[in-house]
Amino acid sequence: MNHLTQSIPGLQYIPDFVGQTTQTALIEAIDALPWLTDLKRRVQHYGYKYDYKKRAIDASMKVGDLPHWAQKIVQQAVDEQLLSEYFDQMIINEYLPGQGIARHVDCEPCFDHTIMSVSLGTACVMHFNSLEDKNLDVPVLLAPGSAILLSGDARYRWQHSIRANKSEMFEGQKIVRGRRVSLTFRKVIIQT
Ligand SMILES: O=C(O)CCC(=O)C(=O)O
Ligand SMILES: [Fe+2]
Repeated sequence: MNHLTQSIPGLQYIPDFVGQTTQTALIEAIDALPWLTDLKRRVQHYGYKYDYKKRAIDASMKVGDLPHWAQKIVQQAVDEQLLSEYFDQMIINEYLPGQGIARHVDCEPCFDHTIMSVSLGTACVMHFNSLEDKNLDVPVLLAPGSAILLSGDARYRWQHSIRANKSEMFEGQKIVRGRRVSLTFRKVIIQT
């Protein structure tokens, strides 16, 4: 299944990108790996370490290949023609109820033109705000097992964020936050 979100060019939402059994296995594999605790939410970095303050990546930040299971997800996305190239960087984010991510555009000089994020665990709402008109707010429900792809305007001309809430409304329905783990895949642009 392949759903294009019409309101923002370059935003693509794919429900059921990974099935329930795979999601459970992925979360187990992820929890067996070390979490970094330098942000408010826990993260893991693979492929290249990313410096949130410097917003830059160079060759010295290479930290090995993506785990085998992550390479399989990239391969699936390439096979399903969602991606046209192999991604070499992944950041895992853990959001507990009340945790979120501030409005941002992913670093333009660090990462190539498409970003893919896979949601595991429980649902949350991602908000998109146009850089031209920040009052323009498009909420997108990210269901567990879904993937979202940002390219074009969705990547460069809209900010995205997740509110630091314990519950939120989406289309008149109350979404209660549980634990969400997301896998964000990117292709690194090496700065020299
Ligand atoms: O949790 C997500 O799905 C998105 C994470 C994100 O926007 C980022 O790491 O830049
Ligand atoms: Fe982002």
